[in-house]
Amino acid sequence: MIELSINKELHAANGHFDLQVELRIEKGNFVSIYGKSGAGKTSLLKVLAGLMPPDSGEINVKNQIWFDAKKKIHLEPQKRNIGFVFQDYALFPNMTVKENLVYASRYGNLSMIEELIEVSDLGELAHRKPEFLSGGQKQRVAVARALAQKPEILILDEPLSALDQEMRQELQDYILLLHKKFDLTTIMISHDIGEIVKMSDVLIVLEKGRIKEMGNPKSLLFKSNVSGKFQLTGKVLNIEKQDFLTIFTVLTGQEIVKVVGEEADSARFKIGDTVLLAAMAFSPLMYSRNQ
Ligand SMILES: Nc1ncnc2c1ncn2[C@@H]1O[C@H](COP(=O)(O)OP(=O)(O)OP(=O)(O)O)[C@@H](O)[C@H]1O
Repeated sequence: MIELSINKELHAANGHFDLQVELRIEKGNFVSIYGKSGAGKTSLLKVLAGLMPPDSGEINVKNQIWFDAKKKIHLEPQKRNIGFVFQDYALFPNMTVKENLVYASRYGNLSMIEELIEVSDLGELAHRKPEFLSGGQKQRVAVARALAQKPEILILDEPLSALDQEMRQELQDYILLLHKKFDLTTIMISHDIGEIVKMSDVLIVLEKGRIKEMGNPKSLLFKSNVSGKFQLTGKVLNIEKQDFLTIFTVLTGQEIVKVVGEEADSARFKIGDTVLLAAMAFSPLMYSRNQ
């Protein structure tokens, strides 16, 4: 269990504001953090990881004090048992995949490295250097590397945002697999509502440094007004003009949907574009697959 109650003054371009957060995260939960750019999401992860000391407050993890401003306790990041993955991979370019993992484990835990290589399906890539990997493969290595020291907490700062939709889905499944297999408590920043609903047990909505909402992702996203809309990302596969309408065929995840637009919309999009489908209300019809 993570218990955090902190205050940290942040310096934004247009003035100062406080990151003022109080939260409890149960062991084993998958938590997503959602919020506008500059809301303080990365800062919150850095505070938990020990990379940004708060001005006041306390952080307790499994009844161990990680931070206590009054008692002047600040556990070093290396002692916090956290694995990190950031958006920009940050693999060591001069080392192979396996060497990256071994180095991260501080030359210990070699059986864990073998297990990670197997679970992550990195066997064939183990002796390649990062420059010979695709974006998705690099990010798989980055997640495996974060786990090389057997952390109990995994922190992911928008790990999938640079990937295309198909790779993104694959990596989501991979992260979920590792989350369960290694009994992790995972905290991930994401801007993708579909991803949040698919992956998380708990959603935290951060606004100007404060928790606006925290709870079940589906209830928060679909009953309240987090984004004001239901949103899906997809890729345009086909554009067809019919009378005064344009019919777009869009791939969203594994599904193909048809979207009706106006005649003029045909000029605004082209095949291959990544698009956001949004609706002010979400009330789908549901059918059994057997009917
Ligand atoms: N060490 C620091 N001390 C004070 N302020 C900081 C520090 N690091 C970042 N900030 C400021 O804190 C604010 C929040 O930044 P943060 O990166 O946490 O936001 P974010 O919600 O993760 O945004 P994004 O989605 O764009 O990554 C920014 O205005 C930033 O300039």
